[in-house]
Amino acid sequence: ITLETTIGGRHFDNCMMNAAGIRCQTNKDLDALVASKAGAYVTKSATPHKRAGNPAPRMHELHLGSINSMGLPNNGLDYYLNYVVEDEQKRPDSTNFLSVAGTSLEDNLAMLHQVQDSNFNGFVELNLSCPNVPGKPQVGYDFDRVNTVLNEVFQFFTKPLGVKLPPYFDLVHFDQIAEILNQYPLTFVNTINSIGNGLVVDPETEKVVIKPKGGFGGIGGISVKPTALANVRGLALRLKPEISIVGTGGILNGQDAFEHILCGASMVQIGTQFGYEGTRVFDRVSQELTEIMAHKGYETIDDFRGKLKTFD
Ligand SMILES: O=C(O)c1[nH]c(=O)[nH]c(=O)c1I
Repeated sequence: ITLETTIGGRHFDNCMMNAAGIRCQTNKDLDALVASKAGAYVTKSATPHKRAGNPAPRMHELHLGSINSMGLPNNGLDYYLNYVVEDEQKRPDSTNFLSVAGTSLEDNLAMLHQVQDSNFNGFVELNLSCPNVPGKPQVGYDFDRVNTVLNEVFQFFTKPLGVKLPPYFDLVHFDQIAEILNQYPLTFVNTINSIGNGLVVDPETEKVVIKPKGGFGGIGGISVKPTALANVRGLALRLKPEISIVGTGGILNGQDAFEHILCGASMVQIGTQFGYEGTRVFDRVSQELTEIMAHKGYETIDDFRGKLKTFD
């Protein structure tokens, strides 16, 4: 039994990795991911220059998930680009993901020009769904904007690129975003980012639990799995086969990973639970998924990927 997978012609020994933002902000974080059982890593979403992010407390752990309004804290594009280029020199056959999240079209284009002109040979994950930059709407909820951004990007960008999308909650929105995405040579689509602008309160203190934006923040973890599965399935059914699906959201164990793959994911990303458990989450979830596959008689994830049954 193997958990290997292929995206955009690149082979990965394991179909699971971290989600951007969680334990991937420093060289030390990334080295731990390299040493782990994860099939790849993605770096914290980068802006052109280092950013401090929102005031703390800006992340809160719940037993049913997490809420965060980090505000895009990161060490700047150069830091992550240097890391991935150096890592590729050490491990030439590895493919990893560099996440970029400019707070403007100009910033995104400038960063992608820099990546295009660099020696980076991995995947770029263009984050169109950060919900926590005060005053900045999520690009992913403005379909015309998504079209404009991708049209500008693909005028010059020739390396493998995917987009990180927010969750959609209306089948017409699945139709609309898929119609746009299918017009571009995307390598993958990563769905979902956190469910934006949720609110968690503490009934004891009668107070919100994070400081930024009056307590509003992105929700992750177990409570987002049904939304994540719907977006994986909704897009898998609508996107052209050349675009692979990366499934993110609510993955705590092997069963959750199995469900994401059954809905159409070729790679799964673990965020909240990776934050709680550290890199041994990849050993545990790999073991659990392997046991499920053995029980069902599956040898590879292709044996069941996207084969969710319906009643009709
Ligand atoms: O607040 C963040 O840094 C953040 N938080 C999220 O939940 N998703 C994102 O894409 C980002 I860039």
